[in-house]
Parts: sequence; structure tokens; C-alpha cells
Amino acid sequence: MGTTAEMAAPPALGNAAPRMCGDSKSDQPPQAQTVAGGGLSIVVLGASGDLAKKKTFPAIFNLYKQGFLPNELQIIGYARSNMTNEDLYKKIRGYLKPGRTDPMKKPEDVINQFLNKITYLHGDYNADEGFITLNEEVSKFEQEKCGEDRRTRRLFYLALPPSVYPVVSQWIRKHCMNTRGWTRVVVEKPFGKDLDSAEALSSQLGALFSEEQLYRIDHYLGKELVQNLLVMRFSNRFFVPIWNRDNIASVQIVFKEDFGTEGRGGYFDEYGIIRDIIQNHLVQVLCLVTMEKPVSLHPEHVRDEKVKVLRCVEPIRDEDVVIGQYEGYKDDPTVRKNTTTPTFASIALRINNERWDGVPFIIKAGKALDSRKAEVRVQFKDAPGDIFKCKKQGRNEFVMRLQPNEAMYMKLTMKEPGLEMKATQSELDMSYSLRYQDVVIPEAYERLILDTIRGDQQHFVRRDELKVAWEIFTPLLHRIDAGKLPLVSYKQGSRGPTEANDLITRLGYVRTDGYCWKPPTLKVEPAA
Ligand SMILES: NC(=O)C1=CN([C@@H]2O[C@H](COP(=O)(O)OP(=O)(O)OC[C@H]3O[C@@H](n4cnc5c(N)ncnc54)[C@H](OP(=O)(O)O)[C@@H]3O)[C@@H](O)[C@H]2O)C=CC1
Ligand SMILES: O=C1O[C@H](COP(=O)(O)O)[C@@H](O)[C@H](O)[C@H]1O
Repeated sequence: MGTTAEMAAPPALGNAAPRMCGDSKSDQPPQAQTVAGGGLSIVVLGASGDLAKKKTFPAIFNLYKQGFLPNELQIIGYARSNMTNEDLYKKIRGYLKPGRTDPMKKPEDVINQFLNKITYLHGDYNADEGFITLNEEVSKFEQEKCGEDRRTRRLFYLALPPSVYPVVSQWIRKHCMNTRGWTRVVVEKPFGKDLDSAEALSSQLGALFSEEQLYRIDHYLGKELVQNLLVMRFSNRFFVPIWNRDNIASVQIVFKEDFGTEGRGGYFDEYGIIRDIIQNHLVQVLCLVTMEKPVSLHPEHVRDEKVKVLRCVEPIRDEDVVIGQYEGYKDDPTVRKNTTTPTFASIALRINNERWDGVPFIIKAGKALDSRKAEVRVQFKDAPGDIFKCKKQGRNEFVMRLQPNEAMYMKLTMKEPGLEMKATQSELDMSYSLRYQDVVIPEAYERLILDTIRGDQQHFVRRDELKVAWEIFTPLLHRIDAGKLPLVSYKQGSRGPTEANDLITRLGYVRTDGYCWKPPTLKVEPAA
């Protein structure tokens, strides 16, 4: 690996902001690279919630401490809970990690400075008084900090259950729109429960905001290795000619968590693993692994290609699906007593186009499994004419480990060092923590919030993309909801149902016998 080249920023779109300029002053860390464009108000709706505390505020803090936010910044947390500013600060303080900040400043000071930018407002979602007050608060700040003539920016982050998106969006539209610059609204998944509900939500939001104002966040698109997929595929001559059905035998996209629903049982039980992880996060990864090369990195060009490849996904067959539920899931008092919600699913997708015809894409996700990891595992076909008789050494694989400990590695067949002519399997390892020792990899939410401020929608889900993703999964989900597929149980801490192993074997995945490489950056690397 060699030099670092800065990629061209996508061409400005509609209300897209310029990428970076400095307007750092007084209370900014010295390495400040702020986003230009006037005062910025970030409103976190649902500020009392889990996502806001664990992800949204920490991501905004990370941007703040690195100087990516302007001096003219206000952050408002809005929710129904009757809390003071201090109560909110107490709730989120423990999640703010100062990391490496200005050596002249105490980490505590950086956190306090940030917290001082946050005001908490409590109000209803169902009545407009709270939103009138919210608008007054934002306008007052804009007036005081930006005067009459400077541009202002308003970012509304809906860290709320989707059931309240329509009403909250209505009040934002009615009372809180910016007249001196952009208004952008970030919405969180799940965007609906099936095709009809997703389309209904899209129509409701679409009637209030333009597509350029709506940022449907899927935090997997903000992960470092997911962002690397297009670079890897399209700028390495190694990969360009072999990334197709002639060379690739199968692809697995795997998400595993080693914990169960953990306090989110009420939400999870309504959705299940396919709606929670596969239809969104893993499908986004699938798109980046399979799409054709976009005309450019312009967000619309990238998203056009994603939509195209999703349109080629064939209807899912029941024999290509294994669903499971971990033993003990029903002990969670927040899930339904006789729930049949799957906490595990393995689904083979097939893409009917020139590049991928015949290649199974096995998408697997599960909770309460033996480890936490997410990876893409591309297995290549056997080399033709095996004069070394080394098939048993395993096939070539290229693995992109999205988490934990980002890495890419290739499994190759080599001559075993020594006097004998004996083949063995070995690996080329590109572990990020070894290659980029001083680099702190940004959090997904941090990157995506910055993209929102910059007006770059490349890593956000477009309405037609969402629709086609639901078209793929809705018939299967309805069959599962109607109890038409067997739900197998699996032990917590296991690798999931054995039926899932049978499925990948039936689809032609060849497991390497014997030798199992343990990447140095992972203590344990269980097989996929
Ligand atoms: N938590 C996570 O790890 C992730 C969450 N998400 C998504 O982010 C969004 C927010 O998630 P999360 O923070 O976990 O959700 P919470 O259940 O914590 O809800 C957030 C806030 O919304 C308000 N709220 C909760 N239920 C209702 C309701 N029925 N009607 C009106 N308001 C309600 C509450 O605030 P108050 O009562 O004070 O107004 C609550 O603090 C969801 O869409 C979720 O799917 C996405 C990825 C990960
Ligand atoms: O969206 C979700 O993602 C998390 C997993 O995110 P990760 O970045 O830690 O991999 C998952 O736990 C949760 O159920 C889901 O809603």
C-alpha cells in the first residue's frame, strides 16, 4: 500500500455545501477544519433516547472536538421527557470520549465546552406548541450569532421511533423551516415494515420535504470498510477483471452479534432480524459488492447503480432461507409471549444479470451468536487444471472484515517452505491497526452527520433504492409473518442453526479443512 490520494469530492448537488473551509476561532481545537456556510443549528429530536445518547450526541461531539463544526453552533435536544439541561448532560456525558484533543486543553474542558452548546427543550410530538418554541429558540440563536444577512443551516435529526416521523415532520415543515439557508432532515431506519408501509411513509415525508432535504441514514454506509468497497473494487487492477461469475463461486455477507436484544426487545420483536439488519445494512453492503461501476462518485450516479443491481435480484425461494430464534429469547419480558420473530436468518439471493448469474449471495445475520463480527467473504472458484493436487488446501478467498478490527485478507495456496513441493494455505493480511497505526477510524455516525452538513447524499438511501429493497424482502417477510417457514431454535453463544451451515454447503461453499488462520488483530477468528 502506498500513497494517500484525496478523492475528488462529488460535484455539488442542489443545496450541497462546499466541502471544507476554515472558519475556526477561539474555542475550537487547533486542528480545526470547520464546515463553512454560516451558523449551524442541530436539533436532535428524541434526545432522551438510546440512539441519541449512544450515537448521535457522541458523533456530534467527535465532529466538534476535531473542529468540523462552526463556532456559530447550537445544539438543541428535544423530547417529551421533563428534563433540565443538566439532566441531559448527565445522561450523555459518559458517552463523550475526548480522545486526542488539543494538548493545551483538559479533556474535561472540551466536554464541558461542548455540553454548553446544548440546550434541552421538552415538548410534545403531537402538538405544535413545542415546535413553535423550538423555532423561536433556533431563530433567536441565528439572530444573535449570525445577524440579519448571513446564511444559516438547520439540521433536524429524528432519533425517534418511525411511528412519530410523520407528525414531527409536519410540525418541522409548518414551523421550523429555514428561510435563510438549508433545512435537512435525517431519518433513522426502520423505514417501514414492508413495501406498503415504507411507501406510505415515503409519501408522507415526500409531501413535506424534497429528496434533497431528506437523509435516510443507514449507519453501515458510514463504516470505514464499507466506504472502501468501491475504491477496492474499481481502482485495483487485481480485482477488476475477476469480480464476476467466471471467477467467483459464492459471496457471504455476515453479521453476527454475541448478545441478544438487550433492552430493545419491544422494538426488535416487532421487526425481527431481516427488517432490523438484512433489508437495510446488509443489502447496502450487497449493493456495493455487486453494482456496476458508476459514471462518477456523484451521489446520484452511485445510487443509480445500486438501484439497478437491486432490480436484478430474483424472488427469494423458501428453500434458500433458514430462520431461527435463540433459546431464551422469549424470557425477555418486553417480547410477545408466543413470539415467532426470527433472531437469525440466512438467505441466499441470486442476481440475474450478466455479471452475477449463478453466483449465490448468502446474507446471514444473527443475534446471540458466538462472536460479534461483520464481514464480506468472497470465495473464488478452483484454479483449473490442478497439477499440484492442492484442492484440499482450500479455495482462494478475499475477506473484508467490517468489524471488529477492520481488515482485509486474502487466502492463497502457496508452496510450504522447505524441501518438499507441498502446497499449503496462507494469507496476505491488511489489518488496519497494523497498517494505519496512528489513524483513528471515525465512527459511522460521525461521518454521516458530517456528510449531511456538507450536503453529500452518496452514503444515504434514496427513495427508489428503499422501495426496491422492500420489494425483494416483502413477500418473504409476509410468508414468515404468516408462519409459513419453519423457525428453528439455536443455543445462545452458538454459531446459529446447523441448517444454515447445510445451506451454504448446498450452495457450493467449500470450507478449508485443517489449518485455520488467526488474524493477529483478532483474538479468535471463528469460521464464517
Ligand atoms: N438505539 C439504537 O442502537 C439504534 C436505533 N435506531 C433507530 O433510531 C431511532 C431511535 O431509536 P432509540 O433511541 O433506540 O429509540 P427510543 O425508544 O429510545 O426512543 C427515542 C425517544 O423517542 C421517544 N419515544 C419513545 N417511544 C415513543 C412513542 N411511542 N411515541 C413518541 N415518542 C416516543 C422517547 O422520548 P420522550 O418520551 O422523552 O419524548 C425516547 O427517549 C429509531 O428509529 C430506531 O429504530 C437505529 C439504529 C440503532
Ligand atoms: O441498526 C442496528 O444496528 C446494530 C448493530 O450496529 P453495529 O454498528 O454495532 O454493527 C444492531 O445491534 C441493532 O439491532 C440494529 O437496530
